[in-house]
Amino acid sequence: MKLVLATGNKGKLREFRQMCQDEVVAFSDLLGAFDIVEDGATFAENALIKARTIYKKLKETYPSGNYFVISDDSGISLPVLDGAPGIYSARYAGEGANDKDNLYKLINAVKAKGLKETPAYYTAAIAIVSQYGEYVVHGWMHGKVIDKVRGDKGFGYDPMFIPSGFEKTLGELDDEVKSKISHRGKALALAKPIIQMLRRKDIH
Ligand SMILES: O=c1nc[nH]c2c1ncn2[C@H]1C[C@H](O)[C@@H](COP(=O)(O)OP(=O)(O)OP(=O)(O)O)O1
Ligand SMILES: [Mg+2]
Repeated sequence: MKLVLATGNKGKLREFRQMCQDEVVAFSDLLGAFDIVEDGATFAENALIKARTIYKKLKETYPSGNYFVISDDSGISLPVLDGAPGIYSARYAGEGANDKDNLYKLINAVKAKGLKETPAYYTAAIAIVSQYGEYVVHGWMHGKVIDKVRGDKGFGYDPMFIPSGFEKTLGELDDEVKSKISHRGKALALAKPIIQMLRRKDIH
């Protein structure tokens, strides 16, 4: 059974590949790249929208293929901004905004509050869609954001985010360290037994 990842985000793909023993295929390798409208009201809804869209397209394109689809919808929330950017993290600086645009918009929003740092947390919802059903799990990572960029590892808002218990930003920490503590790593730890269960069902 093929594990297909319903994401166009290279940083997520890199982290999933590092965290999964199984081979992970990017949906674009099977279907070509395209955008999915993420108009859900929650991380969970958006994760399901992405996984269902790719599952449906795969069924149409490869009717006899054996696969299940995993998606990730995630974002960063600042209590001082009433939870923004939250589910809008990818388009915080507008439709078509890139990681850098969003990062600097958030730095400016922190500065505009007269703050040098402020609590923040990441949320990830991982959805699994398969012939045996649909599942959603969540993970969180708490910490703080600072008013500047430090390091160039990770992706997205990582260069301004310092996880609780650390002095460095995720821009300065390796993927292996991030995966052990991250929202995505925690959600994937919950998804793994579901993936194993689906594989067992598939054999029997
Ligand atoms: O670990 C992370 N480290 C840094 N930034 C992160 C992380 N996790 C989510 N983020 C930010 C990036 C993006 O601004 C938004 C996710 O938006 P989200 O729609 O889930 O992903 P996306 O559009 O980049 O790829 P896709 O929807 O194809 O999976 O939150
Ligand atoms: Mg997206």
